[in-house]
Amino acid sequence: FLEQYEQLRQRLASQPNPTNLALILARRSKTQVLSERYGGLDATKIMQMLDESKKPYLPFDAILEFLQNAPGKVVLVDNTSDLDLAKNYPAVLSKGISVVTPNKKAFSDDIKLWDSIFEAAAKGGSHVFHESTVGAGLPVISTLTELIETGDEVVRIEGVFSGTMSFLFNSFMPVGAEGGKFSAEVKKAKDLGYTEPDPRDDLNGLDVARKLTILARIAGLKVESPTAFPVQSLIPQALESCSSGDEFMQKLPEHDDEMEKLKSDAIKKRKVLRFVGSIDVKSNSVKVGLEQFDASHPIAALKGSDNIINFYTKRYGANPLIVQGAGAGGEVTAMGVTGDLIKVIRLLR
Ligand SMILES: NC(=O)C1=CN([C@@H]2O[C@H](COP(=O)(O)OP(=O)(O)OC[C@H]3O[C@@H](n4cnc5c(N)ncnc54)[C@H](OP(=O)(O)O)[C@@H]3O)[C@@H](O)[C@H]2O)C=CC1
Ligand SMILES: N[C@@H](CC=O)C(=O)O
Ligand code: NA
Repeated sequence: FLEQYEQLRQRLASQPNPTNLALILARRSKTQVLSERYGGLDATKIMQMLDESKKPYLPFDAILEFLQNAPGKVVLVDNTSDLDLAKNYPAVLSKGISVVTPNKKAFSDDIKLWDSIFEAAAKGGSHVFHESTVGAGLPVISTLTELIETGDEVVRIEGVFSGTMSFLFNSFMPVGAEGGKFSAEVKKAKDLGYTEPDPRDDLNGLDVARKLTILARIAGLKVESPTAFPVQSLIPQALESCSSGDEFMQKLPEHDDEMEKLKSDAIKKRKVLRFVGSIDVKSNSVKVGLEQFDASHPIAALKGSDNIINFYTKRYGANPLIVQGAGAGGEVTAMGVTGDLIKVIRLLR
């Protein structure tokens, strides 16, 4: 994101009618750097500055005050998956500070948080964009919003919503090839930056459940929380009590035979396994889990970390509007965040 931010800053500064972006705060989980007198920090040196920072870590209230006192229009970019930070969005937005984020927690937790976020934005005259919360940089949220705002009726949304799950099953059970061990593929997905900070959040189905909660809410369904509908977990029962993601990753290879069993059951029926989700607007039902597909099905043919999202609507009829492509990874996620930042800047200009 920092790379894309710096390119954007330079591009906006060199336009005939320039906009000046200044990075005034950068924060990790234990260190932060604040720009003295709001002059702007050098984005290319931020990671080093954060590593070297010895200043005390400020509580969020102090950060909010710092942002509120900034001379220009302020945007908070939250690139964490921290629910506690997300719970501060209503306070941030009500102060007129806009929010751009790939953090699913805010929009998929208790529906009261969702309501208070959008009420606060309306009250504060601020903006909130979260394209990367579903399908990373793929235009999923913007497409759904536009379908609805132009008067289409969404009937059903279905597909593969997780880059991690897509990668895992495309490589554990590829069409016409052997495939690797499940635990080894989980490790690869983590190393490639596809998983959540804790890969259990992907394997327990909750990451997909969060994405479907967000889409269902945009489509007008009152989904109370991401655990309010059936979600299949792939966490082996014996590992449910692991105290950390590291312990879980260490012990996962001991349970490869459980996934091998599901694989051989599907092979016997000449099918492949894929982890999918669906929202049926009419019947108000959402579900997430493993399903078996024929090798010729478009979902079986996905590659790498690709997501596929099929929007069935009244306007598009029997042939859905389809969004497909890489649904995880640092660069494509940052693209969604930077794209949202550009949208906010246009609205604030
Ligand atoms: N990776 C992907 O493909 C995609 C990710 N996303 C979302 O993007 C977000 C980030 O994911 P990803 O980059 O992979 O995760 P990482 O674990 O790589 O990065 C998370 C960062 O958040 C920082 N952090 C955690 N808590 C706080 C806090 N309270 N205040 C400030 N910083 C904090 C961590 O700092 P430190 O290192 O110091 O602990 C870390 O640098 C998540 O919400 C994820 O769901 C969305 C779409 C795709
Ligand atoms: N862990 C997620 C990241 C993007 O939302 C995924 O694998 O899809
Ligand atoms: Na997206």
